[in-house]
Amino acid sequence: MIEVNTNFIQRITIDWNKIAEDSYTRKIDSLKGLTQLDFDHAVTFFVGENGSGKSTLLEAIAIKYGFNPEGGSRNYQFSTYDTYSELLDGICLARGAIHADWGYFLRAESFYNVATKEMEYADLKHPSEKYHEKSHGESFLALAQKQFKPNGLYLLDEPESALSPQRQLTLLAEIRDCVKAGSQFIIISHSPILLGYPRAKILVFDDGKVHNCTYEETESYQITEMFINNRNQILRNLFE
Ligand SMILES: Nc1ncnc2c1ncn2[C@@H]1O[C@H](COP(=O)(O)OP(=O)(O)OP(=O)(O)O)[C@@H](O)[C@H]1O
Repeated sequence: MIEVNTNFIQRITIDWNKIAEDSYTRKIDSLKGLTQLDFDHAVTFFVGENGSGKSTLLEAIAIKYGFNPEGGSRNYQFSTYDTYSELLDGICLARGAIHADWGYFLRAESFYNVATKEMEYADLKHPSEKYHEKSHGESFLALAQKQFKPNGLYLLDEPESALSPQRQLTLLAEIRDCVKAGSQFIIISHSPILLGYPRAKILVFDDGKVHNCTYEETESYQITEMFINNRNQILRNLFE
């Protein structure tokens, strides 16, 4: 059976001729040969070593789609740091026929600023969730539970960073409910729990290219499994 792609973002293309010769993005091994990526699953993960270019690409996709560079919904427009994505000049999004009803760009690194803005944007009709009065993990999950809605586009950069393993499982269930209601997710993650989402596409930004892999082939899975099964030996080798 051929499944119809109902994603809001179905493909990205990058025209490197439009990107400055001295752009740092040209030095990122995984990205410099990248001209096209297809988003044909409801959930796509970006995985790979630190500094391999995942956030650079996700940020460019987010800004091109109309999100604020530091995160939030498309209604958030603020800047605490002059961020400019150098990929933006060359990136093109192929959108689906149906537009997303809602969306959210969640970045672990600038969540504090978004939580501050959320208080400023609050009014009588939209009271603040007061994320600053919750713990980091509580506020992250509360935000997901409030912002994940049907037919939405969600771009998440390391959502696991504040979450306990138990709450990561809860997040998996939230993602599942939202996907069943027509939403699309693109998620950067190092979490062997989140990466276990069934039937997700996993794109690895290692070995000088962006390529597919299975859950069991991810480093997050392999290193976690190896560590749990051989903890004493690994620690001995590490410390000696
Ligand atoms: N504004 C910038 N100017 C120059 N270099 C940058 C800039 N932003 C990122 N880089 C570099 O680009 C490379 C990719 O960074 P990026 O943040 O995309 O990596 P990542 O895969 O998301 O890493 P992590 O898993 O640590 O979050 C890194 O080497 C980084 O130092």
